[in-house]
Amino acid sequence: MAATILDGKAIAKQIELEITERVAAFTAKSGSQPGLAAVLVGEDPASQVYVRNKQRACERVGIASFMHRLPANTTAEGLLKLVAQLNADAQVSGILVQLPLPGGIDQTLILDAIDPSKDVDCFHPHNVGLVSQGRPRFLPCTPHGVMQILHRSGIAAAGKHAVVIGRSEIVGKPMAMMLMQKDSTCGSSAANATVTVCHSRTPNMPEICRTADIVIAAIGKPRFVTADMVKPGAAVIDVGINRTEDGLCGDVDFDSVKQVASAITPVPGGVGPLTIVMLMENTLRAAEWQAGND
Ligand SMILES: Nc1nc2c(c(=O)[nH]1)N[C@@H](CN(C=O)c1ccc(C(=O)N[C@@H](CCC(=O)O)C(=O)O)cc1)CN2
Repeated sequence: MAATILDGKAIAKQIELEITERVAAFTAKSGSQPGLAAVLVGEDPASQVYVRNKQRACERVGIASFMHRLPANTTAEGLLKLVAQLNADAQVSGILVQLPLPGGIDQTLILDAIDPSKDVDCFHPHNVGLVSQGRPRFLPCTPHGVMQILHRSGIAAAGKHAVVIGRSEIVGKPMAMMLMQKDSTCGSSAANATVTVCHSRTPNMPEICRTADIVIAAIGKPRFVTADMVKPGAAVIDVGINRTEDGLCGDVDFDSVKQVASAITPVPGGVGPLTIVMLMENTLRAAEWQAGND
């Protein structure tokens, strides 16, 4: 039986409509509009597309967006100065620094300088710690998007074995954390899983993957997960975005895996659109939180 293709674009659209209503209600009640500052350093073509898509999403949901483009030779000091200005700007509810930063800039130094109450990417150690303790202020955008895909597609994770492939700070680690949380933490039925994390030093990865009810692929290797690594009937979520000679593809060999999985996300049109809409949700949360704590 062929897999159900999980339509990330449609799920993102649905969430976006819900957020649009919440933003309108917040703006009417508080008299102020949530605002998102985006910082883009350098000319990376993919980053330019992602930031433009974030600005467009802001326009659609009613969030003000403030764009800061800096040349690739910007120094860490210059970037820290801008972050300090944005931290102090009352019109800015959330700050995102688009990654990757050009080589030579210490990413951690910059991300740690963002005021945790404006850290809508949920990269600051304070917010990462709150997620891991099960009392999040923000949820990290891509893992939250995956949780929403599972939840809204009726794929319950409770008691299931979820295998996360990849241990990045952006996806793998927070993904594992969220899947294992009590469901009340993430407001989603897609939690309470038993989680295994595999990575480049895991020796018997195919065997481990074959025991998974849910596979989350976030290892950054084109078509890495093949059909022989997937248990028949498992749900497969592909977080990878790889640009190859044949075009864009994920970390999952879609054509073979869709023959064995019960459900699968495509690339493009799977997790990617959710990353952007969850950023909108975090920006609204930041504005709400700041309004309540003035
Ligand atoms: N500050 C951040 N930097 C980066 C993040 C992040 O969450 N915060 N994640 C990625 C890039 N990213 C968002 O910034 C992102 C990647 C992909 C998509 C997306 O919609 N992809 C489309 C395909 C579009 C294409 O690449 O042609 C899809 O999958 O359908 C959205 C956001 C790294 N940096």
